[in-house]
Amino acid sequence: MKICGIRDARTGEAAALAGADAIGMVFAPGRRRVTPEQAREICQAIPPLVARVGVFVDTPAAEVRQIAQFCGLDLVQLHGQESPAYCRELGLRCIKAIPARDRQTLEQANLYPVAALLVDTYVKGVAGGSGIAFNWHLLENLPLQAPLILAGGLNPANIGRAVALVRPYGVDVSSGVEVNGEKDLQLIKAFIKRAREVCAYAAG
Ligand SMILES: O=C(O)c1ccccc1N[C@@H]1O[C@H](COP(=O)(O)O)[C@@H](O)[C@H]1O
Repeated sequence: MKICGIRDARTGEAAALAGADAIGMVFAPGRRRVTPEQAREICQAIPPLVARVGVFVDTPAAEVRQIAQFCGLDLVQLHGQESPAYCRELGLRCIKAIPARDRQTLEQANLYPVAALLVDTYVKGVAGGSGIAFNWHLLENLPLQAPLILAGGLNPANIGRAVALVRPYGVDVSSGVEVNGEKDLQLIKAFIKRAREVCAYAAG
């Protein structure tokens, strides 16, 4: 599971030690944005087996590559109108975010040559981090060719139902582990604990 929108090294390290598989840092404009220097500090504080993920929205490829190298990112998560060709030519491991707008949008996700597809809530004019969940039934019987990461309005209270219904490869959370706009370690721990419980149950 991935905890996104980390803005300082201490919180990144604490989330990783609490059991997060991946830590996300947002480079797109907005209240969670970090500078490359801040992200590099976070990346250096995270234990070696935890993935460092940079979140971008329609950023020129050369800039993404430069930031990824400077910070030591393992993956980039793309939340804009990036095309399959952009992902192919980037030369980095990509997670492409797909808005859960309708079935046709979701089916076209298979055109992307990526490490994983992340399905997030569609909110007009908002690239991500909305804190709003979508109707998970939209994903029923969806033949995706890359591992599915479920995102959008997840929190400790709904993660159990979400995982039980969708059975994703992974889950991603930002707003749902915040209090007053700041990451809250107790909520992060509660989210990870609940997600692990339901995954263990689902695995039989
Ligand atoms: O978190 C952000 O501020 C953000 C900004 C721009 C693009 C993506 C962003 N975050 C990603 O959005 C989803 C859903 O987040 P939430 O849990 O609903 O708040 C998640 O994948 C974040 O990584």
